[in-house]
Amino acid sequence: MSSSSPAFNHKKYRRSPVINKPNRRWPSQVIESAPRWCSVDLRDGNQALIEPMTVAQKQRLWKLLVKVGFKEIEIGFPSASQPDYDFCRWLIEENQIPDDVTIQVLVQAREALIERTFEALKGAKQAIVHVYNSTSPVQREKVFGMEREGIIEIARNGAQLLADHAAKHTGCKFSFEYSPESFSSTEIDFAIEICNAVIDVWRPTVDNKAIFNLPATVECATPNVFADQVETFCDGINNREAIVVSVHTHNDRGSAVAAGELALMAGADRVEGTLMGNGERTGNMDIVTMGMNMYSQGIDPRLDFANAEEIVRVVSECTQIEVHPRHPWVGDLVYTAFSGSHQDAIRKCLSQQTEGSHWDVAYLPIDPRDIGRDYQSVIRVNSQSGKGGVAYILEQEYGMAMPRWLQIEASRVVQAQAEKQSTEVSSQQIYDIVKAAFMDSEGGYQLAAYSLDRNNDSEAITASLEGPKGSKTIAGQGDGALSAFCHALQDSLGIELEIVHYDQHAIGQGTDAAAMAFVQLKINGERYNGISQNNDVLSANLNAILVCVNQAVSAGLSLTA
Ligand SMILES: CC(=O)SCCNC(=O)CCNC(=O)[C@H](O)C(C)(C)COP(=O)(O)OP(=O)(O)OC[C@H]1O[C@@H](n2cnc3c(N)ncnc32)[C@H](O)[C@@H]1OP(=O)(O)O
Ligand SMILES: CC(C)C(=O)C(=O)O
Ligand SMILES: [Mg+2]
Repeated sequence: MSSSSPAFNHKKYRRSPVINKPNRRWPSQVIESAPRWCSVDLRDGNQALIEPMTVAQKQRLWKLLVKVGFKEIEIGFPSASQPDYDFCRWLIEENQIPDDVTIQVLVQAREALIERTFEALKGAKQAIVHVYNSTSPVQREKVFGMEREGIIEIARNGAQLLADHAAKHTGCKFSFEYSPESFSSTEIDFAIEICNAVIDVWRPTVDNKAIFNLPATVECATPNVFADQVETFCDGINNREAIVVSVHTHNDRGSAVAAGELALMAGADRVEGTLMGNGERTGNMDIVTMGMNMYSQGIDPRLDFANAEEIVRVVSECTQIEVHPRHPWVGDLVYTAFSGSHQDAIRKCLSQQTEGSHWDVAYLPIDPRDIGRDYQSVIRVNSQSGKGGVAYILEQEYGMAMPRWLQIEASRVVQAQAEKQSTEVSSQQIYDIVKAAFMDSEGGYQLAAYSLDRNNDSEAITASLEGPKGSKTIAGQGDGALSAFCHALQDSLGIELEIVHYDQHAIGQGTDAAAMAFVQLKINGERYNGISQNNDVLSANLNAILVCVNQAVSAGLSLTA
């Protein structure tokens, strides 16, 4: 159905051209290893900020990029602004560039800018100088007002200027990079033609390669179209073995990572992007996402994202852009399940996951601990949650391993509270709710002391209780201590009482060990649940029975005494 709003009119747009490529090979390729990464956080990321980074912020982000393990880092556009120039000088003069890291700088194909760029690089040991000009029809016709030949001339001229300046600045090992900006919107034959013209100027060799960077400056098609373009480029470019094919995707349609991945399958060697995808408009390709995608498939990304919290903090403080809580791999909520069936599956899988085996946990594509997360935040409870979530939290945080029959009851009371408050229920709240429902006995009968006497095949118990009307001694016999206690209660209080379920487990070890007991009783036909913790196992069980009796009294049961 068409929109009724005249402004919202899809007929204003047309489909981006596609390449007719029936013999495409990339769909059957598999990514086997990490590409050469280049971070453009300090350049493309920076040029997209409301307030571009100060030198101090760039210094902080630079240190993070080096720590994460980037070996190629585009540090800015030194001819464009004084902070970018000063930052470049700081890196070189303060000896901040590790020997295995190469800085990269961007410049337009304009003489004055190129001259200033080489000035900024004085004293560097190695550097990539990246020159670009735009090549798409709209750029040629409307921005530059030139035919194809004129645009090629800008590229050739820029390439020549780089070669000339590099020859004058001895002492630095320069590499060159050329980007036909707006590549993905450029006719593929023209993109190849202009890059071949640049190759003719630089004459790269296998030992001295040049980088040809193919940008989806504005993402305008599905990622398979970009992959077709990259594969066609790789097949058509001259001297392929002497060039590094790099890709630089943007996220206008939300597919920058997918386009980058398909481009690798299509033959690209190198990927430019930013941490968490900061960059123009909807951002550059997110290297954290692509790297973690590889990691989760058992491929070494050759970048270290173990300290995700630090990466998120430094990037968001330097860019002044928050990271979305659902950001792939590193968002605050991406390892958290609120919904019941997810919690149930995660809890079951985690309990079967053994050290050293391949990760195999439903709903958790990686082990959150790999990137510095803990299991505590994996399961959180609100009104969408189920028994698995409540059980997980009580077990993880309070050592209370509830039997299945009680999980259902506990979940019911927690869910009721979650619905009432319409917010998340914290771990402490869950414990308090469960305690109030199944552990508290205030105002009711309390166990003061007991003694047992075993003769032949039966057990006799004498117990003194503190009750609302003072102390009381009860006595009874049974097959075991619990049934003896139940008989004693039945006789002295005049009620029908039957144990439906009981379980217990130890908490802690050695002399500090305590017992946790869980009991379900049927009292005069109604079921009640009690939990109790005590250093003495039998006391824990007897108290849990008394919790049930006290609940029945609170619910209106009348006793004979
Ligand atoms: C897709 C990308 O991310 S590309 C990188 C974009 N990044 C930036 O632009 C950030 C830094 N840039 C800047 O600060 C400024 O653009 C500067 C300082 C570099 C240059 O500023 P100005 O000289 O004022 O020029 P401006 O950027 O407006 O350039 C426009 C002129 O350069 C030409 N031009 C633009 N890009 C290029 C290029 N890559 N190569 C050659 N000429 C170019 C335009 O055709 C235009 O020419 P005209 O003046 O004859 O019409
Ligand atoms: C300068 C180029 C590589 C760029 O950032 C783009 O086209 O997006
Ligand atoms: Mg870009």
